[in-house]
Amino acid sequence: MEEFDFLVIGSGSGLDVANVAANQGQSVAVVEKGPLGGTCLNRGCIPSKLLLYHADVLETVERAGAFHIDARVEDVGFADIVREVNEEVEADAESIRQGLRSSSQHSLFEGEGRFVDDHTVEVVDGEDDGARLRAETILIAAGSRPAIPSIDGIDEVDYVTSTEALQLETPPDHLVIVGGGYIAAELGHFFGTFGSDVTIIGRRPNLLPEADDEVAESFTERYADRFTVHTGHTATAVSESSGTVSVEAQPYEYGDDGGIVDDDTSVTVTGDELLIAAGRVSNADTLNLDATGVETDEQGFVETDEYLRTAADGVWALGDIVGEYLLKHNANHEARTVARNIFGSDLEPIDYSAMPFAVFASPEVAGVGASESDLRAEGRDYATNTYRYEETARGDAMKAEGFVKVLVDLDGEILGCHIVGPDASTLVQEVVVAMTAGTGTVQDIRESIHIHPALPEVVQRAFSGQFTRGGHDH
Ligand SMILES: Cc1cc2nc3c(=O)[nH]c(=O)nc-3n(C[C@H](O)[C@H](O)[C@H](O)COP(=O)(O)OP(=O)(O)OC[C@H]3O[C@@H](n4cnc5c(N)ncnc54)[C@H](O)[C@@H]3O)c2cc1C
Repeated sequence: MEEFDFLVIGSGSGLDVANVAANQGQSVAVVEKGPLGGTCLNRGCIPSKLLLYHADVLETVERAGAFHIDARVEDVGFADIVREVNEEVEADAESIRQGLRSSSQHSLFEGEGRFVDDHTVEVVDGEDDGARLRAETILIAAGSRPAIPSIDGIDEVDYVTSTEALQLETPPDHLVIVGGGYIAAELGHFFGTFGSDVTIIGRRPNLLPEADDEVAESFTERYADRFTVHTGHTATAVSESSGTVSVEAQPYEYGDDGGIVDDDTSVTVTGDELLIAAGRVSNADTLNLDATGVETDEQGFVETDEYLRTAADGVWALGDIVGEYLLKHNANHEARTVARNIFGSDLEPIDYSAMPFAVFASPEVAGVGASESDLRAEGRDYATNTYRYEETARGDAMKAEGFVKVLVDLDGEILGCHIVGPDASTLVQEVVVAMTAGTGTVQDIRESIHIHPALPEVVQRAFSGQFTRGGHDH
């Protein structure tokens, strides 16, 4: 048995807390069963956004004609793009591994960590198989993995999840995607830009369930101009014969009383590659939590209090495995809170009030705070205003399409902001800052000087115009 002050299971954002422990002079054990750096680095944000930027470049060339510039794409080195991205990611993971192996403060244990009791973890199935580790403070940061829905025939067909999709060396001729969230939308955009026919099947009325309805609807309409979109459908059966995969999808009514609708609008889609991107499940089931006092909810996510303590004394949790927001910036935010709470003098509750998200597809989407349907469901009084990119000088220069939608309460407090259009992920950031560090009211944005004629003017104008109570149609 080896004794440590601090032990973390999972080397994604959990590593940030491990580094704080090490800086405080604690002995630190890191248990990791996969490549170092977690999902974001190895099979999530980083490779996906590196790949997607190539799609942005290609799209820019293809749009050049709209600016009277005759540009043609002569050749695309798709395999080179994928190889370069994956090599970069592998090198980064290996550099983290070497850093931990050579650190005097950290001890890296490679293999799957499983609890023996609240403060003991054994390592199995890896280089350090058989190690038994004990620590007073343990952090569970073991993340999530792709969910595989129970579709008839799914075990008999070849399919990829986002993990393998990021490594495909040629774009499929016809990619069929089951799932309508941001990972599905981004990967569809990536392969579609490089020439794949894309069909996407999503249960909800629109793609991007995380977005405000109006934004999601606009995104879905524009996505449908490029690809085949079957929203309001659920995949019920898959089969494969001689390299062709076939997906049957039934109409689906989303909501509490929802389910498969028995009418004649079912569809059958065939393609040469099937991507399952239908959400993520917690990795808590790999940890033998039954041996501990740690509790999970009915979906398998680890339960914590507002300080991110689990029900077992001295055991903390963060990131995807907690299931609050399955986003890297959330895991990083939770890591800062956990580090303060473990190593600081006072306990600080986690603050999720201004959690942004972004979808790096075309068009780009981003948002923060409540959506209009959230506010309606809460029965809250609110006012809304929208401003279009095309109505600003920079948006006009860019021949941009899209809008910024703002939701405020009747005293002008910012409740939400939702954007569809170029650079949405950058534009939303000033609203996050206003909600977090400013007064959190429309004045923060309206009265800050915005560079003219730069794109953030579209945000400022959305906050400056005449607000309409309770919403209106566009
Ligand atoms: C395709 C894709 C694109 C994404 N894009 C974005 C994006 O653009 N922006 C964004 O904010 N988020 C994005 N995400 C989400 C983001 O990757 C995750 O929210 C983030 O990585 C979660 O961090 P974490 O530290 O909680 O878990 P992880 O990074 O998943 O780390 C958990 C680690 O624990 C290890 N592990 C699991 N079980 C055990 C065990 N029993 N023993 C030992 N080790 C174990 C895993 O191998 C993993 O390395 C994306 C995800 C995917 C899949």
